[in-house]
Amino acid sequence: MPVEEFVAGWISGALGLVLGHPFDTVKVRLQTQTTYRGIVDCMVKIYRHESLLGFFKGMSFPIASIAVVNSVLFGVYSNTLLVLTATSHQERRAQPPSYTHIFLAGCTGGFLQAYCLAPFDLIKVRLQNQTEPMAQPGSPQPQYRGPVHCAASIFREEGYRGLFRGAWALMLRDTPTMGIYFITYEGLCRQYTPEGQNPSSATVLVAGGFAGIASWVAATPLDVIKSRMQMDGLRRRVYQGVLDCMVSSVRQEGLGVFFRGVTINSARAFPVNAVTFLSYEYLLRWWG
Ligand SMILES: C[N+](C)(C)CCCC[C@H](N)C(=O)O
Repeated sequence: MPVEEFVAGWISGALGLVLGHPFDTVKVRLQTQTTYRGIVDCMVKIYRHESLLGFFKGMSFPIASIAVVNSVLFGVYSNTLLVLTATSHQERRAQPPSYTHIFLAGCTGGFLQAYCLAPFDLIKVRLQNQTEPMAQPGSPQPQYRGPVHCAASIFREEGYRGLFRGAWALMLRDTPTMGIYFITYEGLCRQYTPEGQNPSSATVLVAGGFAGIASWVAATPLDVIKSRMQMDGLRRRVYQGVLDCMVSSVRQEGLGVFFRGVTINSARAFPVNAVTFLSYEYLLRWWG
């Protein structure tokens, strides 16, 4: 099994993640805190009170897990295409796979990476939702002291299955939308590249960026549900399952609830996925 795709997926995911983390911090704060008036207000306040470093809070754990998550996504995607079309990465420019095959390979990659992502994503969301100020003598301690403590507490209180809370919603979110991700990327690359040639860097950047936006717009409704399922059970269980969570969220907040954070998510998705695809393509060409 070609391993280059796994390694390229890992490195490119890490580069994209560092670039996108400031946007992620703004997204999470807007979704969970009511003190900010909007995106710009939030950015200005973080910069004033916490300096540039404030935008990079909580990045270490995602960095550690992206190695597994993104290498599974890109590795499974590419190797599924190899099984479906019997072409390797190098041969695919000359013999482009059909969009059906690209979609199926994307869905397979999305499904399997969601399984690896679930516990890391749960911990990230739980930590991001802690609004207590950083430890000051005498102030109340946050429930979780850090990623390891968070994982250990969930495991102690709810067992192995507790670490997979919200995993179903995550799988439902990522399986079809990773198909959309790769179809958009390939479609745009083909549109702007003469037959048989490699896409230019500008094409890869733009196609990657729009692939990120298209898949995140489609993923946002289930992203909201996923985050709610992950926060459920912290004190007592509110939702019986994914469907129940959807129904009661819409009943209480209207259909608009499905598009919470879509603007900042899209603003984040463009640079993150432009860089992810550019480095992925270049690493593979370089090793090719
Ligand atoms: C499928 N879904 C839309 C959820 C994600 C697609 C892009 C994944 C990328 N690592 C990022 O963080 O943007």
